[in-house]
Amino acid sequence: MKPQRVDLLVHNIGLLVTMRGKPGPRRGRDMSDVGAVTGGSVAIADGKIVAAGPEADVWAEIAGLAVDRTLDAKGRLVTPGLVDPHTHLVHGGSREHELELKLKGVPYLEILAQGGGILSTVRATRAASENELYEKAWKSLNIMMLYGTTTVEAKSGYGLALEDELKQLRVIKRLNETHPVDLVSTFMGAHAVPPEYKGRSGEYVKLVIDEMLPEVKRQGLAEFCDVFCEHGVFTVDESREILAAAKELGFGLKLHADEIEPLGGAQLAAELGCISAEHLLATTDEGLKAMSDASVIAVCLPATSFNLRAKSHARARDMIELGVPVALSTDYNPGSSPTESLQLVMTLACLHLGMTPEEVITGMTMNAACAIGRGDVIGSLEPGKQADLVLFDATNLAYLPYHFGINHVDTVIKKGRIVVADGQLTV
Ligand SMILES: N=CN[C@@H](CCC(=O)O)C(=O)O
Ligand SMILES: [Zn+2]
Repeated sequence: MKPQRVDLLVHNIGLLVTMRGKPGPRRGRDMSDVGAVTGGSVAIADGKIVAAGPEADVWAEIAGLAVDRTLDAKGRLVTPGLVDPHTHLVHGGSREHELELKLKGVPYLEILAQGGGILSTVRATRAASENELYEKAWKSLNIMMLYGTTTVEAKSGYGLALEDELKQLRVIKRLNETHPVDLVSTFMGAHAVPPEYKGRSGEYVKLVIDEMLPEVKRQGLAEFCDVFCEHGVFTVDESREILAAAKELGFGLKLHADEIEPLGGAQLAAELGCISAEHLLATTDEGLKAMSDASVIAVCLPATSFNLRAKSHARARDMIELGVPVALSTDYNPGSSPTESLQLVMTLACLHLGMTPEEVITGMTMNAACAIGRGDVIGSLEPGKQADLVLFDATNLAYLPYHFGINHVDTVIKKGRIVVADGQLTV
């Protein structure tokens, strides 16, 4: 139904990246088609897009409607709000004390095996109160929003005991209810084997399946279930068991797959019909083909491979060539990727993954939205979609990854409301 008035008209946009096109994740050459319009406008009413496109077309579309407020974009670049589809947002503490070990060359999985890494954050998260976790994550969400992110997926997985997992998930729910950024919640009780189950991973898997998953479902605290399938963490068989149980309960599925060892996580994600598989640094050609055939979205995390000083990075070019839809994310967490900035990820995706600026923006908007089941609501600027958009102090897409390490955001609009103006929070 056509609205009676326009709440906000953003005009004088230098380059408008609409991402309009076929619904669903973009693959292959389609990842380069960002629906760019020079000299555009966006009309917004009731938090949704009324029209987005060339200025004259938008004016024609809203002819006769009263316009409450206008915003002069002053020739800036406008894109859909950025979507971060893989984060470990809610956690206690930080891990800068592990930097020295890392510099000495101690591998990530070795630090974990010694009781550090993820397990160090488990101790800090268990010790933190719900309010402490909420306040810490709130600050990170503010940073994300200042950097142009308007929707974030957030995982549990630093509790590794029913009550502590529920505590993290309740924080995610409360943040979603109170912060302007939208959150999508994932249960990741199988992120590591907790110390009290050391050497008894089978029993812990049973606990996840018999107690945690049903209770998380009963309380409606998560939409997706994720597992860290990795050498020394959860095997392919254990991951299959957990995800099959989650599927049975109606969770959407995700998998941390082939991050360090090529265990066959990508094939498992394809077999189970996961919406996405994450990391994929070590995935084989067979794994990528299986993902392509099963339309599993690859969520690449170049800030993680950068920060872990990985010798190689996810093969985004091969993925695109093989028709795997690629999304990009910060993987924000206190260990392998302590950054909230998707703009840093833009630079790393270009330089380390060989993606073009157009593929990168597709990976952080439409494909990222699809990776968290929100492709019909966000990810593009098309009539009827949520009015989440970012005005960058830039005139073209390539400028963002090119001029790296700083924040280019001028304005962020979330559900039609200006939440960042002149690079500052307004809420
Ligand atoms: N690799 C597994 N899990 C996280 C890291 C968690 C951590 O180190 O605290 C990741 O996706 O990178
Ligand atoms: Zn992760």
